[in-house]
Amino acid sequence: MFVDQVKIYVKGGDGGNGMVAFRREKYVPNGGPAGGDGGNGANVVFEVEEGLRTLMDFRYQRHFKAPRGEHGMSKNMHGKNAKDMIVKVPPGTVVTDDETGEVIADLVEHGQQAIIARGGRGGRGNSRFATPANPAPEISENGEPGIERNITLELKLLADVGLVGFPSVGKSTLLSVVTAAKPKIAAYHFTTLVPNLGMVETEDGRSFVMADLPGLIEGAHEGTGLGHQFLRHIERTRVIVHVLDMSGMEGRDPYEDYVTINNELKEYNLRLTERPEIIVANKMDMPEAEKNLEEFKKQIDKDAVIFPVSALTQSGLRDLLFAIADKVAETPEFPLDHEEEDLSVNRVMYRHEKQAAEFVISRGPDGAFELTGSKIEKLFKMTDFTREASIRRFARQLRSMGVDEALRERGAENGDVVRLLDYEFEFVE
Ligand SMILES: Nc1nc2c(ncn2[C@@H]2O[C@H](COP(=O)(O)OP(=O)(O)OP(=O)(O)O)[C@@H](O)[C@H]2O)c(=O)[nH]1
Repeated sequence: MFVDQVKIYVKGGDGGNGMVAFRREKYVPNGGPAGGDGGNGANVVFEVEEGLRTLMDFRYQRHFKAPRGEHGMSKNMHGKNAKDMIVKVPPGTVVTDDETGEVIADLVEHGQQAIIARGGRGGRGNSRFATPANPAPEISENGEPGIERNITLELKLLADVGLVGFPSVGKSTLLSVVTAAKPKIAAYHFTTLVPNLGMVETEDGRSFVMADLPGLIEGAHEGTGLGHQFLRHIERTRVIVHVLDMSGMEGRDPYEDYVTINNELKEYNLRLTERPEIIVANKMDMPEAEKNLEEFKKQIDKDAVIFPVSALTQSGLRDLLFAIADKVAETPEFPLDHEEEDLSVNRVMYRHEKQAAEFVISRGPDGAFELTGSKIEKLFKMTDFTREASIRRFARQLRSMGVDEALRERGAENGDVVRLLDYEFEFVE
């Protein structure tokens, strides 16, 4: 199977920070707490867009950071939640977490969505920390950080466009020049893996997959030597591009060639002849080509769409590609014979975010105790270190998680340095 693959980075938006504020009303000297909560950060959401055929767009943008929630405000006004960031992906995109190797989503049908990186919730304002014992708390939380992850997108490529034609008419040459879109960013795992399949990108940014279907003429309909995968390519093909050699070299007649190949297609599978067809009159740079093309036009159906080109000098290709892209866009998919079977495995999977250790203690090169772990780091990021009360709350949280206990067991003593992200504090027994 030919696979288009790209690695990207996604990050959900951080929650907005909660606010510390108090009511200020006339004649009320000590108004109660009035700091609003922060809004939730946006999720990064992938959505299937059936018009997309490849992962080509991800070559240009590989970082997706969703916006953060609005901060809480005074007078108990909550910050607004940020709107989800919607990223369009082609049908058939499988998303894997690089760290765990786990499949996060398998996106198939148009409009289907999956949350790929959750936004953080908004931090609570001080109103929410009021208790009878502490009616005017100076505590608020910062927003929860959004989930960030490095992921791989994979798309199994099936050809939208199939090139047919006699040997030596220039199919491979044509394919190689139109798929010349060499990756502009080296890290993009561009997969023109096999010489007879490639992605084509038109100047106006549309893309489709084009395959040379060489085996067709050599008794393909008898099923000799063609793998199942290859047959799928043919059947999926939405547009047939019929390449003809207009040079008339080797005594061949373009019209005869055309009829022969069409008969082959019919014999292989009648459904193939239902596909829209574009005729490419190739090798127009050759001396006899113009004359042969005129002859050919007299013989063929008047409605036939013919594009005179030269794969060699690369003339006429731009218009040809636009025409193919239009046809691909306007032609519905042809269901595969074994579609049902394939669909049964194609469902979206939502997995729980992994439950990592709450905290881990290690020793730095200078002997300091270092705390790491997703839960403890999240608590840290949600603490407003400009306020004593918030810092004390953080210390209480660490104690209740058992961090103090664990540090003591690891031999921490009064005055030892404990480090957490970019923050250092002294251990106090
Ligand atoms: N003059 C001229 N020669 C061309 C053109 N396109 C292809 N050729 C030549 O025609 C020959 C056959 O081209 P290929 O691209 O290998 O043809 P093919 O249809 O892929 O042939 P198979 O691989 O046998 O199926 C090569 O020598 C090409 O250089 C063209 O536009 N003009």
